[in-house]
Amino acid sequence: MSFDVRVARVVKRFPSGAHVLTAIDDLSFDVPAGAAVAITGPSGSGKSTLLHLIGALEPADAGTITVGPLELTTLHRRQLPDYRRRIGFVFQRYHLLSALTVLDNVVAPTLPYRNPRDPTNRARELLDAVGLAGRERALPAELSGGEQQRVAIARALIGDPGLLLADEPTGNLGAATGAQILDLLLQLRRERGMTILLATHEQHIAARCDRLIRLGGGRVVEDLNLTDGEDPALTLRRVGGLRL
Ligand SMILES: Nc1ncnc2c1ncn2[C@@H]1O[C@H](COP(=O)(O)OP(=O)(O)OP(=O)(O)O)[C@@H](O)[C@H]1O
Repeated sequence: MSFDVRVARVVKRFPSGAHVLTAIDDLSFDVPAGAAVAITGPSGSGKSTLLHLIGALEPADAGTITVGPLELTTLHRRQLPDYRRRIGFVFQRYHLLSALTVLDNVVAPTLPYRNPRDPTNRARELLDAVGLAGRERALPAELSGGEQQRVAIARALIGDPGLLLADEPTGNLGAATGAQILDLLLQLRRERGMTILLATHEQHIAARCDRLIRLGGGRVVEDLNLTDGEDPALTLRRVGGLRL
């Protein structure tokens, strides 16, 4: 199952010395279920903040965010962990637990909850799906950056999320490995039907998505559909002409 995402007139401010900084400024957009959307924009334009708000890691100051059937502002604080379990997160720095094996890292998000089924088999299936069958007992430090990000992706999928939020998931990887990671995410999206929102600085990554939303100063400054059936090289040129 995949979630649609509706962001309506959202504002997020942070205290900044004696001032207040508006990181997200009356932002609105809709994403249909199953889309893969690149969120781009210069440093400080609000990409990470937007993903944090949609992931309910922080509250918005105004506006509404609706993910699938849930409007986040109406959720009680006690309901937020349950919501976050239904969302997958992938970060630039993987954030794997270094003392745990690959398999245990993938299982870890399920540990606070009582599981009717043993999550280990599911974790093995996911490691197979991300191309890491046979590496279950390795420690993160024994893996390459791309392999560690594959573990992080398997971990993000253990709760069967309807939405995957990825913050610069290829930012620590070389271009070829980054492209492989994005292809993997898009393949998993096709197989599982989840929605993907992905913050990136990289044109070649953004160009592989269905749509590009460029932020500037916490607002949408460009919203491009990239799925009109054109040649991928042409899409890259089109996106490459933009300042991300
Ligand atoms: N917790 C915070 N406290 C104060 N200011 C913050 C906080 N988080 C973000 N900001 C500010 O909000 C603005 C948007 O930050 P954000 O991290 O969302 O940008 P970004 O587009 O993800 O940048 P980058 O590409 O560098 O990661 C920036 O000016 C940042 O300094």
